[in-house]
Amino acid sequence: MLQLQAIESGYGESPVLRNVTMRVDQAKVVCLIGRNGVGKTTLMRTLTGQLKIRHGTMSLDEVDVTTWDSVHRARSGIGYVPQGREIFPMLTVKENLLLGLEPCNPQPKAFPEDVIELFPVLPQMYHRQGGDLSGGQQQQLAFARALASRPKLLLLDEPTEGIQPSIVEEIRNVICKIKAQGNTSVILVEQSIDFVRSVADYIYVMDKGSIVAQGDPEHIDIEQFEHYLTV
Ligand SMILES: Nc1ncnc2c1ncn2[C@@H]1O[C@H](COP(=O)(O)OP(=O)(O)OP(=O)(O)O)[C@@H](O)[C@H]1O
Repeated sequence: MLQLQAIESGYGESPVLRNVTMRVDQAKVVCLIGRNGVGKTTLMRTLTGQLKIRHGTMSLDEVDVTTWDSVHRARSGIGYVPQGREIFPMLTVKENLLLGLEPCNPQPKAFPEDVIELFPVLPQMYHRQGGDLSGGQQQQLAFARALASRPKLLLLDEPTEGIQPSIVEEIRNVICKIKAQGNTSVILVEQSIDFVRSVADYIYVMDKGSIVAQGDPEHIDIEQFEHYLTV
């Protein structure tokens, strides 16, 4: 459903991503791993349209979206949970959630029940300010907000970073449920090899802005992959 062909992008003059070619199939979970600073978040920002694709092509469901801006990418079905979550701290949980409906056309009047059921902790907190939630609760809020528009492709940038184990487990369960529903593909940036192994259908390893290894979790040499995660 997603095809990237020889992508280059970056900030200012200097390219960060070089010759990135990737594929994500329908309803699959693809994990992107690599040590800090290799370009994983830059790839997420390039997929959302926040950064321009300087060379190469990107297609979503066979449609060439290479030159589309972030608004059109979101409307075309790309959802994003950024690293750091980007919850609006002064808005309530409910207001934060409703912002997730922005890409929908027409706009639904209420937040989708089936999405909120995936995160039972949130309805109890509807009237609290986003900034008052714990890191784990904010992560669940950001996740639910991104699912509100029913994305075809969901980008998760290190959703388990700094999160307590019980909430990591909930996040894992939600990813598995999304996968089982069969409507949404996921690109997951993740540092924990154990987490990756438990959810991934396919793994890409990034180093210095390029894809340096790839494979499905059953057949890869995990030690070789771990080598790319050690500093
Ligand atoms: N806003 C920016 N302006 C200029 N350079 C940036 C910017 N954001 C990131 N970079 C640089 O781009 C390179 C890739 O950074 P990126 O955040 O994509 O890596 P990452 O693999 O996601 O790392 P991490 O796991 O630490 O988030 C780094 O050299 C970083 O310093």
